[in-house]
Amino acid sequence: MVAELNEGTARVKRGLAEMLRGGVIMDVVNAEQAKIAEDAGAVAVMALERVPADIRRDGGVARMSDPALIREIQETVTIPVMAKVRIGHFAEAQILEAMEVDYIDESEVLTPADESYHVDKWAFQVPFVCGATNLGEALRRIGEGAALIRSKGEAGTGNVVEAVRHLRSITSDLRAIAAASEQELYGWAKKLNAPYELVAEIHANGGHLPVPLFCAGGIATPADASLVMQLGAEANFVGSGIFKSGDPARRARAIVEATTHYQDPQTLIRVSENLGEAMVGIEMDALDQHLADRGW
Ligand SMILES: O=C(CO)[C@H](O)[C@H](O)COP(=O)(O)O
Repeated sequence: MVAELNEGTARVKRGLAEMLRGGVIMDVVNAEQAKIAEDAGAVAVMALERVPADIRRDGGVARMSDPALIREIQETVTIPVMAKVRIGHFAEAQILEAMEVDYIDESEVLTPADESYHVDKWAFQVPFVCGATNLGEALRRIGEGAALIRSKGEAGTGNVVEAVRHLRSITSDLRAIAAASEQELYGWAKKLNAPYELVAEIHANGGHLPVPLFCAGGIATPADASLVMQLGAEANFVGSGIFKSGDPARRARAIVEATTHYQDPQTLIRVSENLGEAMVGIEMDALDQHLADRGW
């Protein structure tokens, strides 16, 4: 009975994620930015107090946003509103569910609250998105009830290299599982430290993750958006790359168009022209802290 209920709820939650396919979800820190995102064609906004670049710069403990800020953003836009909780912080998630946010992001961008357990996402009606650096991590989150996976990348750097690494890792293992024999699936489950049933489901459905796979962390240009879509992402999360650039409204529109028409170089040329200053990025070697290492 519980399994049937979980299966029914999972279908509804994953359906919501599927509606965001092909789009851009933008981090916004106030109502004005939320409006810029909506006007630019974002499919959803992520309400948070500081974009990842500022969280990284300022340090300190990063927590769930002030409910008043989230409510103001909910009242400003008609597109879905997501908000973040700390890894394992189910009390923050209960607050966001009661506020009727459309999606909860259990995010490594915030300071983790629990070093052993992620949130039991089956306990919630609201769908969750979680980050992953590899397929094992993605399947562990799906096993806990996540309805959407985003590759983590390295948020707040304006550097797409980690997003590319994580996406390539996930998609190459998906392809290998599709090609594996049924016997080898047990070995894959062991290697990935992931539920066998999910590995078998990937094999049975030709190498697709059981939930949509989006990309996050470090996307700063229209070409970055196209690159990760061509590598298998089905939608993009973008924060710092837009609101730490010289002309956020224009760059937001360009990244939306680039995500939609990611295979059309003519569109990519047009939207990349005269975009103003891009966010100043950070090399991975210069980082004190890798946010993607949070979670397991
Ligand atoms: O969903 C997210 C993480 O929880 C962020 O939206 C995403 O990582 C943004 O990263 P960046 O600021 O580098 O664009």
